[in-house]
Amino acid sequence: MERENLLTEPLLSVRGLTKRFGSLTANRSIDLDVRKGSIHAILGENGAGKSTLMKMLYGVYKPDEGSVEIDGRPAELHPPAKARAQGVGMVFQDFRVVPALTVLDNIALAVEKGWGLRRRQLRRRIVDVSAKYGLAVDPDASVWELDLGQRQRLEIVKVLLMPGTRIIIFDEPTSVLVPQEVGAFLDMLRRLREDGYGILLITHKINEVLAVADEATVLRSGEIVFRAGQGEELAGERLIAAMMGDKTLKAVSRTAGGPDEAPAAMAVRGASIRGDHGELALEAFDLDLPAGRITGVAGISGSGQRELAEALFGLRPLASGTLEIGGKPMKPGVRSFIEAGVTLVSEDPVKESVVPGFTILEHMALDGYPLYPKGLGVDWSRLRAELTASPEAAALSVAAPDRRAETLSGGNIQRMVLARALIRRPGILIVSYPSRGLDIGTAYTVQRQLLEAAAQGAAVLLLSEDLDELFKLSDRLVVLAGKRLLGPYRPEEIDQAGIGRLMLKGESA
Ligand SMILES: Nc1ncnc2c1ncn2[C@@H]1O[C@H](COP(=O)(O)OP(=O)(O)OP(=O)(O)O)[C@@H](O)[C@H]1O
Repeated sequence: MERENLLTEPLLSVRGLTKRFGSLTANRSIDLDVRKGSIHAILGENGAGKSTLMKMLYGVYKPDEGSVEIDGRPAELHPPAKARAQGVGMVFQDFRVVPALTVLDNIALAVEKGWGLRRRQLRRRIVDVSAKYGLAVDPDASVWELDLGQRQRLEIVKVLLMPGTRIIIFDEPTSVLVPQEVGAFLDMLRRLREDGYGILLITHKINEVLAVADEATVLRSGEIVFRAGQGEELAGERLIAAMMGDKTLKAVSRTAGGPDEAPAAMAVRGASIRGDHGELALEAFDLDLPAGRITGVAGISGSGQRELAEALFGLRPLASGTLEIGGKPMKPGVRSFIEAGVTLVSEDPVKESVVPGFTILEHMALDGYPLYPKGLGVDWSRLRAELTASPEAAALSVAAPDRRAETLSGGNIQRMVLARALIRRPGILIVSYPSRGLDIGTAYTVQRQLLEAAAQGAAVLLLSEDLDELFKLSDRLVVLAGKRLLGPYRPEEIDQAGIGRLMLKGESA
């Protein structure tokens, strides 16, 4: 069939979908079509309502109002088993897999019931689907061994092997991929489109939308504010403007950093760090974190970033070597590191930092060590006053102090955790992947705040997968590769390609 014809045929049509959480209307009267053989991008700032909409389409939430049609016939999608039975699949950000089992077993668990396939047949189908869409996964690998990209490919294969899948929802799929994997992922989406699948793609990355989407819908505060693709041309600036409403995107750039004459707030010498299974993650490296400077850390994910961040926060002992803060040797133990002025933003705030049932205010106090200890407890009124008056919390639009954190959107949790770190005015700030999951406007705000923290004297260690971000913010860059820490390099002296070569080879360029 011609693509033009395919584009006119809605597989899934929703009209007037509304979802409320108490007094908050997370989605108001949403109309949306997903056509056969097309990619429909959903954009919007953090908390705009994208995940809520997708969860209604996948049957997790039951809409309060509105109707759904599949192939022109009324459909009920709640609960997810019904959505799946009608051909809707979803690839979540947090993968729904059993780590102890193999790829084959995970897929068997999900699809066997529908097909009663024997393992040999199932294995063949996995191999076929993997080859067809470029989704390399080893059926016999245990899931715990897989990196995030491989887990995502497993999820996609699983969704494709569910009987009857025709509509696939991807929730910020590229946020777990390293830059080198993104191109292959977008090619895979194009192949799915050629085969007639209807794709819904949530993303914060405008360039991905421009690269693959046929249509785009922008949500703001739970309502559709802009549509492009059908008639209206897809243009990046127009999409950003629709997302941001009356706010404007201000460019971020550092004023070229001076030489490293600043004293090292933290100095690491001859250090080795072990990974979770006792293997060496990083070998015999030196690292200085000068006060008032941002030290960027580049590297393919899984090159020791998490182990490095944890060791510099006292969470993980050094296997050898020394670590000094302000000239004073440190022993492992988070408490003494926090007292010495170190703060960590971990790489997965949603998983690692949110305690169900706790409010934002309580999370502010829960940072390993209370911000304002009072006797054995916490000085809540001081903390509340501080949070309400905090310019960092205001700039990041952190939600109200009494809001329970688990009801926040993913990006809003990231904002809360970043604000908490910045409010402490740490002398040494270790921040992992700060822009992950943030909308463009907020990502820029966070970047500006990191520059501001450095301008006020903080020694910042910035771990990021985004080379643009690293080059934009860092005064000096180090690279993790082959268990080694290379550098520092000045961003003026090396370009992105040079850093990329170091990341891949672990050898001097
Ligand atoms: N279970 C819930 N209970 C209460 N409020 C919720 C719940 N889930 C979402 N919300 C609220 O609904 C609004 C929309 O959230 P949603 O997760 O859909 O946003 P999003 O556009 O996906 O954001 P992000 O880009 O940060 O992931 C937010 O204000 C959020 O706090």
